[in-house]
Amino acid sequence: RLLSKSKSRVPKGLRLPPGPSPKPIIGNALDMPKYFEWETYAKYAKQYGNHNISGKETPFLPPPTGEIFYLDVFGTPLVFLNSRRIVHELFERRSSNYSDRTTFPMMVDLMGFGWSMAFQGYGDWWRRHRRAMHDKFHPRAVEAYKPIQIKHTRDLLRRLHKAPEDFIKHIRHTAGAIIMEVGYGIHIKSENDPYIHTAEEALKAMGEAGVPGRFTVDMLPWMKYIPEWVPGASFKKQARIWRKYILDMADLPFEHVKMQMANGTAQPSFTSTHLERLAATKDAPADAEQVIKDTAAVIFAGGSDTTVTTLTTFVLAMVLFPDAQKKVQEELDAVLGGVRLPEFEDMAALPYTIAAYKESMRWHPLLPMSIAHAATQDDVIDGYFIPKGAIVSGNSWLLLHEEADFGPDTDKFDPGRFMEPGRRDPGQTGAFGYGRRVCPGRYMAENSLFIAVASILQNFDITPARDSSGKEVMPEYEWTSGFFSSPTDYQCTIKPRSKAAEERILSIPAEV
Ligand code: HEM
Repeated sequence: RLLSKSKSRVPKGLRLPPGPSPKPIIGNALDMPKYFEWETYAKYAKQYGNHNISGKETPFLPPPTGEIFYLDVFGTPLVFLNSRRIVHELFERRSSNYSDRTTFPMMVDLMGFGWSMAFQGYGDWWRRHRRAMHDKFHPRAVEAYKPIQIKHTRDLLRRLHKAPEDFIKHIRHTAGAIIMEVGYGIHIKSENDPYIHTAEEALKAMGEAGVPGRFTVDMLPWMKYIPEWVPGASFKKQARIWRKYILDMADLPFEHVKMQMANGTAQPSFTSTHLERLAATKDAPADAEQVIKDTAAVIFAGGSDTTVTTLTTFVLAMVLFPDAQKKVQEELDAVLGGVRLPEFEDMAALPYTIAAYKESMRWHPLLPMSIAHAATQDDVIDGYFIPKGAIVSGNSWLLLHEEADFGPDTDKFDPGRFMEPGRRDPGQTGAFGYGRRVCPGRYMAENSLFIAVASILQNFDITPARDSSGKEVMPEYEWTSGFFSSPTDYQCTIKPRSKAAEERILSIPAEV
């Protein structure tokens, strides 16, 4: 057990610190919060820094600092890292030991998400997927996707103009259309596209099954062997229903590309270029095609909801913090002269616009506890023993709200903080995760965010919705809890900023 109890698990040769019995923070499943867990864990870290939640004695160990503590959940240690120093030490410097994942009996074994590298253990199979991804998503490779991002973002402006009340749906459509074209060369026109529908059903299932504690089988993996007809095994039926979407999400678009390649109509894409290279490779492993198929699917799984959530968080921030909106618009007007739409080449001249999308990632990170890593081997940090198999989470939300790194009032949305010297980049402080597992889609993601923020704010004002008497009403929303955290659906007004803006939007060609 971590930090406590079993003397025998303390590695040989470890010198236990002398002195009276210090008390590291230890709790159990009862101390696991159900909602907004990142905030509760941040409070544990700060308030209980020198206390023991459960009152258990733990001899041998130095006093805790709040930087690291753990909860014992049915015998599995959940370790929480609460400072940049310790996150860096474990996830970056000792990354070879902290790049594994826990098992996901419900999502992987029963629902079929084994194709997602995000859930694969640290090893050769994961490494092959990661390499296939890196090959097409490193900083230079993602340059090739910029025209696709521009085209669909302009289409987003047209959609926002036509039906602004459906802005969340439009943002979702745009993210899906970009990813499908990058991943498969498939052009999505309709909002009822069957590939997108299948993928969204699969991701909805992931969202539900990913909520910690939602399915007991995740804590008691032997339950996966219970037959579906046994009373109490309704999770098996649910998994079977979801499984079809999850397997189809990977299979159907991939088969479509292969068919197009066979008849010579395939557009260049992640899938087609990898398959072409594979066809020209002698002695490729028999499962090489599987790696390409899996990775193409994970591009959608990892890249759609993430971008959508960051943008809906951004739109919400624009309603709540109108001064920030005005400042981005002033910068855009000064650089673009109100004449042309933004391009990626404008990035260097738009630091405040960049700061605005980075602030969305910082203000409310969509994965506030990132995705948990797991320890491959026993380890010791600051005198604390971390056993093999421990599940280790960095509290990204906490790291992204540290005033030492981001300046005062970190609960406030203020892109201006990044105009001060010495501020950290949220993308390198937990918003994209950590170490060898850091988000491989981050370069493309930042490009999508930049062009969306610049294009939307150049052309639209985002303000509170109005009630029937014309009075402004502030959005009613909550942050969701669980794996992902996003604002619940809310309303706002999105209107062209001027006649000129409207003309710019109407001049965008209808065909994408
Ligand atoms: C704003 C957008 C995005 C955010 C905030 C984000 C954030 C993250 C985070 C926090 C992780 C977990 C890293 C860890 O375990 O330490 C992750 C993993 C991942 N992301 Fe992203 N992501 C975004 C966009 C994308 C995009 C566009 C793609 C694909 C093109 C993508 C693909 C992935 C994949 C495949 C993983 C799993 C990596 C692994 O387990 O090795 N993400 N992302």
